[in-house]
Amino acid sequence: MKRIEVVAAIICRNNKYFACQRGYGEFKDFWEFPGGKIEPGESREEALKREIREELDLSICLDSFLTTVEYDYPNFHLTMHCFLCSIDSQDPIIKEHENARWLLKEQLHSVQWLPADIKVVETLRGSV
Ligand SMILES: Nc1nc2c([nH]c(=O)n2[C@H]2C[C@H](O)[C@@H](COP(=O)(O)OP(=O)(O)OP(=O)(O)O)O2)c(=O)[nH]1
Repeated sequence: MKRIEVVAAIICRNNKYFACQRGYGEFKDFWEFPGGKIEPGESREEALKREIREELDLSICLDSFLTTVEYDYPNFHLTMHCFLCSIDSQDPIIKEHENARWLLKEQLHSVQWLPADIKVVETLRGSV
């Protein structure tokens, strides 16, 4: 099976987490953490900073590693490394998604996450 390796940013500010809604492709309308595929030669950190710059016109600070999710989609195996990230007072500008929201921990279940993200959301909800 095809494998893809992705990095995702769990951006937290004022106790809220930044969730994005995909605007195209096979997962259109599902919610995800911003990020994307690691390109050849990139470190995880470089890939994540690049993706967030491209998707949200934002500079992030990677604060800590949260978890790596392994998930089998019908057409590929996903490995997704998730990092807790912070930003300064800048606001994200949505360049590639159709919608985005800041969600409190207890609101994380209010959107329809991509299947691979359910475990990440559970991890977040269980964390202090
Ligand atoms: N960025 C991101 N991708 C996720 C999450 N959960 C999840 O299953 N994925 C999957 C969806 C995509 O198949 C893949 C991310 O790749 P990507 O963001 O480059 O998406 P894409 O294939 O639409 O991009 P592209 O090749 O068209 O540029 O990982 C998540 O929380 N964030």
